[in-house]
Amino acid sequence: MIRVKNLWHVYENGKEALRGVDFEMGEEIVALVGQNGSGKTTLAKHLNGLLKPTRGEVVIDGMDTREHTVAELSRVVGYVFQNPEHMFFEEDVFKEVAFGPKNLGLSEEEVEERVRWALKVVHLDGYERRTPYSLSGGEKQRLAIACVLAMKPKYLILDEPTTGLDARSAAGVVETIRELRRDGHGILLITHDMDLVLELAERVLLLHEGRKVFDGSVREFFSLELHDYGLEKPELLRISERLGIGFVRSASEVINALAGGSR
Ligand SMILES: Nc1ncnc2c1ncn2[C@@H]1O[C@H](COP(=O)(O)OP(=O)(O)OP(=O)(O)O)[C@@H](O)[C@H]1O
Repeated sequence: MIRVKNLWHVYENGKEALRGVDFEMGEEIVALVGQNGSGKTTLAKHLNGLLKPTRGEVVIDGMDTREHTVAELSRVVGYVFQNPEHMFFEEDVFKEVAFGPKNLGLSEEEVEERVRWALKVVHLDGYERRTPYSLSGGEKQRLAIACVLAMKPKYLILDEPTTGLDARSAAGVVETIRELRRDGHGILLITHDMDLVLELAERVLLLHEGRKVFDGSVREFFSLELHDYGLEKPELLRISERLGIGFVRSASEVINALAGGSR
């Protein structure tokens, strides 16, 4: 479990980016949402120890982040940053994914096994000898996930994993996230994309000015006055409300509801 208790984070300039946040998550997909500057990145950086609490505590599977290094915590919580191309520095995809496991001191066979496995999970097997820079946006995003996965972390933080991707690439990333969830990972999805929240999340955590203002189901979340938090309801929900069929999570549910209604 990830347990965050009364977490405060005050930056050196005095900015109170987090103000008493309580939050827990396990093996589930939690969307972390809120307008720009609400504290999402600050909270996420606490989960693998990149930041340490000013006040309160963060405990990851029993490890207090103040007592563990980023390297130790990264084995449990993997962080896939936004714009992953800035992360790549090796000459080919294989070496890029091998970098983390090698640093764990694993044998060559085990490193190779992890690289092959991670590339397969994100459907990049066959890309081993390509240079990371030659990949498309969606492939780069999946490569970034593979690099983190190869460390076999229990939890993954994904920062805007589908932003800037075309529909097909985004669908590939969404499918990868679903597979990871089925394999027992907990996933924290930082996003401004309300369609993605509707499609993929199991729970939503909403931050506003450094405070948690909502933590609950996707359905309840979308019944909030989202404009107050600089967010918008997905088009699909607006359409379904107009049609009087209530809460749906996909276009096919709309079709099913309409087909059922006309019988
Ligand atoms: N290193 C820093 N020093 C001072 N203030 C910071 C620092 N990093 C972030 N902040 C401030 O802390 C607040 C929260 O920032 P944070 O990046 O966590 O928000 P966010 O919700 O991730 O925003 P976005 O959606 O724009 O990525 C903002 O007001 C930001 O300006």
